[in-house]
Amino acid sequence: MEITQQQVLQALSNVEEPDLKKDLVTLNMIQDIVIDGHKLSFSVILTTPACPLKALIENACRNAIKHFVSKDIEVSINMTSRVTSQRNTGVPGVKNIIAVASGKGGVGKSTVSVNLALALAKTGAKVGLIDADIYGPSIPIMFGLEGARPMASNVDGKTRIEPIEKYGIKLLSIGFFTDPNQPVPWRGPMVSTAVKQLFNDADWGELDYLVIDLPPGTGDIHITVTQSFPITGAVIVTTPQNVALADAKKGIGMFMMPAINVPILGVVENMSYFTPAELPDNKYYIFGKGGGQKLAQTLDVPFLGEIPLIKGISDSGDAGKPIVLEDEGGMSIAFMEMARRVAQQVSIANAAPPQTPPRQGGA
Ligand SMILES: Nc1ncnc2c1ncn2[C@@H]1O[C@H](COP(=O)(O)OP(=O)(O)OP(=O)(O)O)[C@@H](O)[C@H]1O
Repeated sequence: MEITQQQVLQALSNVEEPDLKKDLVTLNMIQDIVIDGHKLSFSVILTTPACPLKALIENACRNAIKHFVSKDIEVSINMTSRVTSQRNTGVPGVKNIIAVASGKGGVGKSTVSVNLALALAKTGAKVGLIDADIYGPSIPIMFGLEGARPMASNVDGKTRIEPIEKYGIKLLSIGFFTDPNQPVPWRGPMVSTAVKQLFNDADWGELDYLVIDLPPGTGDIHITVTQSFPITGAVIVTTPQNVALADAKKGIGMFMMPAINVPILGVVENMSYFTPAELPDNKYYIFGKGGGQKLAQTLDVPFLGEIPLIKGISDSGDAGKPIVLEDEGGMSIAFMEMARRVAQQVSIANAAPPQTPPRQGGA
């Protein structure tokens, strides 16, 4: 008996996207159905190439076809993606802005930002990175780009800064425009103008995710960025010590304030445990255990993962080649998993009804 497109869609309407809590057909995620005798092929359009549930969804589709259509059908599924976006980010071509923040300095916010951006790119997403840490821009060092100066180009009669491309992502740092040996006495309005220029005056092209490394704490730059650009969500980085957790709580509180109202994508606990290179399976919780997870639970926000304290993470950042560029295994696993969870939370935030009318971007 010849199978029909209708039967296939009917079968797949029994498969729920676990995060978005709706079936794949309602979500318009099934496309390109081709039926050729006993062969069936179709595409599943996920909301991110970094989807941690890719294998699970593919399996559920196969089972649904076998169960509801026929056991004997040969099924070929093309798992692909189109990153979703809910708001107009105010930056042309940019679908989602992810802010990375911390309550305290030195907890590894830049390390997390850089490895998050590179991990998302590794899954196939188009990614940009802005280093808005005006007081200690570290991204030029972490990418081996000290002394680099972005070029200017002319786009539609306007002068644009060309982000520097390295390791498959586009990046701009406030550090590209300052002399590292000259302390710059930034005043509030200067800071705001400089940071806005990194968004507005750059030719970012098409991006799925633009990751922003914010300065530690809560200050002018946070206000400027959150008021000027509708942020998809914020990732809060902490370490396990009580002092860091208390400051992370304040950081989360700032994003949740009604006037700011940026969704919290979750908490990342960095330096969670020490693992010596010669004993890779041993974990020593030297700063305490489970604090980040508890904080996430208390504030009812997702926990995005634990990143170990490993000398290689620090060495690779200093050497200008972040750890996530290493092989799939070993030390980059924790960052890859964290990035998948962040992408998952972005997709969930994009599927939720908007909390506030989109703010005007940019000017
Ligand atoms: N998981 C880790 N394992 C080992 N070293 C780490 C880890 N995370 C960060 N570091 C190191 O700790 C130092 C501070 O990290 P980083 O610059 O990312 O912190 P930060 O929170 O952005 O700091 P700041 O607030 O000063 O901008 C760096 O030398 C970095 O290499």
